[in-house]
Amino acid sequence: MNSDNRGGRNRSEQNRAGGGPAGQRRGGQDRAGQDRAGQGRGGPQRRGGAGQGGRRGPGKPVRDEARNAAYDLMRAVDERDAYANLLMPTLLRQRKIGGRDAALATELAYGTLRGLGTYDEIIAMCSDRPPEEVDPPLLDAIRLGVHQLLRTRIPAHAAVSATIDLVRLRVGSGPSRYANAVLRKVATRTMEEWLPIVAPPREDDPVGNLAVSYSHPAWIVAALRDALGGDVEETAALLAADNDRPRVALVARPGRCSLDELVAAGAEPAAYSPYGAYLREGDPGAIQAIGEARAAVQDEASQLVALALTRVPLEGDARWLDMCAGPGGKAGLLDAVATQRGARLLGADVQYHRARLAWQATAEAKIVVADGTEPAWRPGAFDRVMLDAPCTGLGALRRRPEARWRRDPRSIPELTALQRRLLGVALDAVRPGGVVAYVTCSPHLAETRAVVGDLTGDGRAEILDAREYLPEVPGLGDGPYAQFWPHRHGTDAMFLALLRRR
Ligand SMILES: C[S@@+](CC[C@H](N)C(=O)[O-])C[C@H]1O[C@@H](n2cnc3c(N)ncnc32)[C@H](O)[C@@H]1O
Repeated sequence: MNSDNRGGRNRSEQNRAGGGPAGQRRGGQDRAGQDRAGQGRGGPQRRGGAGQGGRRGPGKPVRDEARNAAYDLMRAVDERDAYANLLMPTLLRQRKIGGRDAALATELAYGTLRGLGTYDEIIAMCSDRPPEEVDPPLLDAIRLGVHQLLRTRIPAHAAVSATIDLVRLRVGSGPSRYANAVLRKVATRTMEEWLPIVAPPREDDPVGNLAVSYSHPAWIVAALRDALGGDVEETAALLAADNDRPRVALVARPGRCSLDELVAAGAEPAAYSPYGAYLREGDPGAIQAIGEARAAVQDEASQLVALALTRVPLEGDARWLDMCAGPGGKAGLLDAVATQRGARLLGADVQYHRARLAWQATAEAKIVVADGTEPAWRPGAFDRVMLDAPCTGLGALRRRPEARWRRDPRSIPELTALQRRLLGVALDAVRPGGVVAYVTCSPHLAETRAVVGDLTGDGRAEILDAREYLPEVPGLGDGPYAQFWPHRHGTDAMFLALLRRR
């Protein structure tokens, strides 16, 4: 791809397998036990009023646009693997839903998708059949109701009656009786009262407890806990951070946009990245510098791992490679820094449309569609190589509300094999004395330390202390790697290893 048209390039494209909610283990509670009758242990029944509000008369159900949109989004996620954060804006625009209704629809859909692991455990306690035996359209409507009851300030009677109307309109009046019965039982307790009932005690089963309490698949909880050195309380803080919507992080590409320009557009300077800023509100696409690809939306850790690669001192520094460049977040920043230094970036991605996005994100770089495992370049041709490897993405779960239920632990052997092959090629691509950054947006030990350990065991490369190149960032771990965390840094959980070729 050449650099014609680059400035004004069109930038508009910007199974619950593996222990998903239906498959998660509950903590030794008897589903058929006393809770079904609404007599379980727990505190006062502060939500008792919902029972009254939940009984709908025979009148016509009311169509609520926000709840219908939230419901349709959940069905699209379930039925056709839609990405919630991509589909929601389209859905709202098509239906001309704006303002508070749009905010409500988004909160209900995203909150329910995130929380449904916990909600299914509660539904199981309040139903005569397990969630996996409930018709998925009905189950999604009930989950939306549970979210409103237990995680929003919507009055219980309104949450129940709106859900029953939704079920009557979208599923049928027969199922609405079942939904009503379940929701009335759910409404008898607050979330704080439900959790000790549905989650196993943390002392007996820390992973099971955290999985239910923070609505994550158990295998992900175990992997994150291992990456945090077994610290259960810190794992809880991480899972809580995963349940928060991330702030919108921006990067001002150096030499093309100043931080002041982003601040003038309403952003606040970031804590660590010298080029980073956070947008508290508003549409980042409306910022002129972003429309012109001089700035971009980019996680702060993603900026910092790219900057760390540029900070390692080198003698002779002209040729840089980004082996997995699409959609171009890191390539956009590397290209800007390379241009300032008189170096030249080559970006590659195996997928055409992602290579095209990298091309749109850069101004001077050459971008090619190429499979990194079959290199289109000579060995030893580069001074700096970025390998931002394909991975499970366990460090970016907060970005997509449904992502945690889509990840599959069975993908790990295949991914780690690819990561090893790509890292081998990266080490071949860099000249002796040159440096490789191995990056994943996953902290999973099999994708991070294990891969680097295997590829450096033969002494081919020296592992640098990556933290030394990020002196402004505390809490990156014991080294020699740098590990970012959402709960510590407010960023994705990015992993960085810096390797100098011997
Ligand atoms: C984690 S993403 C890279 C993100 C990118 N560096 C950024 O900052 O925007 C991984 C990329 O690797 C690409 N990829 C996967 N297998 C590849 C291969 N064998 N060769 C080159 N690229 C590959 C994917 O298409 C994907 O775009």
